Amino acid sequence: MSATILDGKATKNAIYDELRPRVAALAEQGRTPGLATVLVGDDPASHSYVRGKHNDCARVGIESIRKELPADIGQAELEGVIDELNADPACTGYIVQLPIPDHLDTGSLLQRVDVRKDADGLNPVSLGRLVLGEPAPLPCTPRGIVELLRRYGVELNGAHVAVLGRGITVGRPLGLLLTRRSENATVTLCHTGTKDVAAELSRADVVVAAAGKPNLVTPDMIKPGAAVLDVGVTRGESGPLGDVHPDVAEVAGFLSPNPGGVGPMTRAMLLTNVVEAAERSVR
Ligand SMILES: Nc1nc2c(c(=O)[nH]1)N[C@@H](CN(C=O)c1ccc(C(=O)N[C@@H](CCC(=O)O)C(=O)O)cc1)CN2
Repeated sequence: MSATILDGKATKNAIYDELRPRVAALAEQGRTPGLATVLVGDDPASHSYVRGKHNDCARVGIESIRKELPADIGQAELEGVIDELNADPACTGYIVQLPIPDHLDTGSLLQRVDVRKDADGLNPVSLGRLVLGEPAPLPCTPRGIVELLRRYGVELNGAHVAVLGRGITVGRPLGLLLTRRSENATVTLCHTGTKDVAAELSRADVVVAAAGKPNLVTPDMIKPGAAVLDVGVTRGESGPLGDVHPDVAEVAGFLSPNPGGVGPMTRAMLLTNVVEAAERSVR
């Protein structure tokens, strides 16, 4: 068997074709959406992700605002930047690019983001709404995973999904999304305390690997025909490596590669969240 590729890049392009007229309609009413990013420090991967987000904004007609700040910025000064964006009418949605340096308090910064401008769905109020099943912006990577599977017709209703990793940007909110009535999946969230990860993966119809451990998922762990999404990335001397061994493509029915799978979908869902927030906003 050779897996069908879940092509995140092509899907992102299709989503941008759908967003462009919606942005143009908002612009005609003088309500052009504006995405801001807050980037702290010099991490090359974070810089590359943020660059990609702004390039994408230009492609669909969303205005962009960049805040690039030194790694040694203090908490109070950074909170000042957040307050500025909360008050800026040109910024209709924004994100704090994660991770930020250890001396800063991520939780209190995310809490400070005006929930109406929370483009990442990571403000505790947005996450609480997700838990309660109320409308809210959804975290971009989990939303991108669900959207990618939906567009390729991968069945989630009644499926057993194994998620590797319980981080706040992927694993934990993904479990919440997949167990909504609209998705109706049964989720096993695996983490460092999971006794037999291979056993959990081998009975899953869908595997999402977001552990950040190169080649952790091997073909022997995968049920033939399962959908496998490679989300984790580790940057070594030989370049970036995903969590999924390349030979998994011989066993899986569907494979979301890394790069080219969930990463572009994360960007597409960020812009979707920004457009939706602008559409909801009252002039
Ligand atoms: N505030 C947030 N921070 C982070 C998030 C997030 O959703 N919100 N997720 C990740 C990083 N991320 C988005 O910010 C992200 C990761 C990867 C990609 C992407 O397009 N990757 C490409 C490869 C590009 C490259 O290697 O440079 C791919 O997979 O094809 C986009 C966004 C952590 N931080």
